[in-house]
Amino acid sequence: MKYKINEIFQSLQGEGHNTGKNVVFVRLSGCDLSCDWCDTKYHVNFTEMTEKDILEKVEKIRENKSVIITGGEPTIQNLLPLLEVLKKEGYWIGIETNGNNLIKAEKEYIDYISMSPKSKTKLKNVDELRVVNDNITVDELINYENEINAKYYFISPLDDGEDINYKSTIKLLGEINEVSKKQWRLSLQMHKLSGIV
Ligand SMILES: Nc1nc2[nH]cc(C(=O)O)c2c(=O)[nH]1
Ligand code: SF4
Ligand SMILES: [Mg+2]
Repeated sequence: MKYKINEIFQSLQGEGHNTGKNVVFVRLSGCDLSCDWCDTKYHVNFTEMTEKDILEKVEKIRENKSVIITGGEPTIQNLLPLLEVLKKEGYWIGIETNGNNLIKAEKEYIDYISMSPKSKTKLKNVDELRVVNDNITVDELINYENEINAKYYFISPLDDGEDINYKSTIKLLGEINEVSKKQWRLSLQMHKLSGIV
């Protein structure tokens, strides 16, 4: 299988429940959405790599056996061959997705699903729901929590390239936790704040 790969790098997970986890990020190119504020515009650039090429590169730079597959939107490519080779080598596998596509046979290989929805999603069962505060309302958050089953619920400020809406985000967090049955938490992009990749 040939994958469109934007970059592969070792770092610490910057966001969500696994913040600080030492992983290799495999960033796949391309997305089925085009959000105005997308911070991965460069996902249009890619080199073609097979699952074996990817494993080889990951093996060279890894500090442990954990990877996070991100994008772009990774689920628009057929992930099964890549997941199979990584799992065969004993990797913990996380994925970052917008939830537009179902994760079916892939689920057997994936240890952690983090979903950042941009609208209604097909995916309904995830480990972590991470909603970016693109002027969203308490009602929209309630809709998400009613529709999506997750272990952890996060809100993230929106970084539009110029500003990061911290203040309206913590206000929203306070408001949702007044009415929600879930415990919503704040997720910051700690890789940007701490100056790592
Ligand atoms: N350190 C670090 N953590 C991340 N978590 C999600 C990322 C992404 O771009 O998907 C990302 C990223 O680009 N860097
Ligand atoms: S879903 Fe994510 S990768 Fe795709 S355009 Fe939106 S922000 Fe960018
Ligand atoms: Mg990023």
